[in-house]
Amino acid sequence: MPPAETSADPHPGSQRVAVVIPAKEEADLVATTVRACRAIPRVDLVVVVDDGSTDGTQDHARAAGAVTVRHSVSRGKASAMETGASVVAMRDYEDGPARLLLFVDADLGDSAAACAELVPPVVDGVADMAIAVPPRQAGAGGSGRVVRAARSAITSATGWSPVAPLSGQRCLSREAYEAAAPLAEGWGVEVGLTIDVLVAGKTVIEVPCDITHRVSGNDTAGRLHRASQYRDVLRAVAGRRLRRVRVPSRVFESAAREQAHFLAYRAWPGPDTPAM
Ligand SMILES: O=c1ccn([C@@H]2O[C@H](COP(=O)(O)OP(=O)(O)O[C@H]3O[C@H](CO)[C@@H](O)[C@H](O)[C@H]3O)[C@@H](O)[C@H]2O)c(=O)[nH]1
Ligand SMILES: O=C(O)[C@H](O)COP(=O)(O)O
Repeated sequence: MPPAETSADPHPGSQRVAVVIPAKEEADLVATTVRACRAIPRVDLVVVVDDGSTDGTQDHARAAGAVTVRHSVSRGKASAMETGASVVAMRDYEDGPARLLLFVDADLGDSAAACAELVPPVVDGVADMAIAVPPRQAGAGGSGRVVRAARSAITSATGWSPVAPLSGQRCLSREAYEAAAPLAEGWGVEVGLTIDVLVAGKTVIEVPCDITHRVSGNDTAGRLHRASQYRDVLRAVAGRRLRRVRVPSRVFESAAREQAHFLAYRAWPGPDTPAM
């Protein structure tokens, strides 16, 4: 584990951002991704969590200037995100605001620079969590089944109908992150995060970002990958249904009616607000 940061904030009052990159077998792209993230305004810390890779991902990330930690065996994307968020908390300044968390996948390469667009909405208080909507990716082999299942689960629990419900590139405040911790497991993490943050009364927004990432095709590996995504999304949703983690539909009715793509969405003021 890297040593804790000194507690004195050298630039008091400025909101800083930590990038967290979960990475499994990403030796080819992780260094480029790290360099692109380091150039994002307000970023002063990039943490790569090597999730049990065997290809030297951690070494490439460290050589590119990231703080790195490693799971000795893979624990899945959500667990890598949690590890990264803990490392950031240990390095936040005692006398300053907690850093915003910017989660970025390791396979974005240079295009990770476009995730800079996710920071201003959170810094300016427009949203507690900003989510990237990528352009259509060439070669993607899915039929939209996982995306539709994820979207409809979010809509049913919160009224919101996101364009890119599985998108992993997200900037959020520490408070919004805590509202969703512990995160839903594996590939259910994005759906769980979106539902939990909205149920906590927070605001989300989608932002178009010109990013590219490796897509899974229509071969066996791609189909198996999508089957795992589907399974994890259903698990995240089932867990929340069991615990009744949702916004009552009569309460989100008007927010849902007035929503529009790329505008901020808040389902309700939160469960502790009187008269809810
Ligand atoms: O066990 C794992 C598997 C993946 N990763 C990392 O997680 C990120 C996303 O994985 P990837 O294989 O690129 O997934 P995609 O199929 O491209 O995932 C899409 O859908 C996922 C949800 O199902 C989101 O998390 C992604 O952001 C979104 O790009 C990458 O940095 C991986 O290295 C891990 O850390 N551990
Ligand atoms: O990562 C993704 O976006 C999914 O693999 C998409 O799968 P789908 O096309 O079946 O929704």
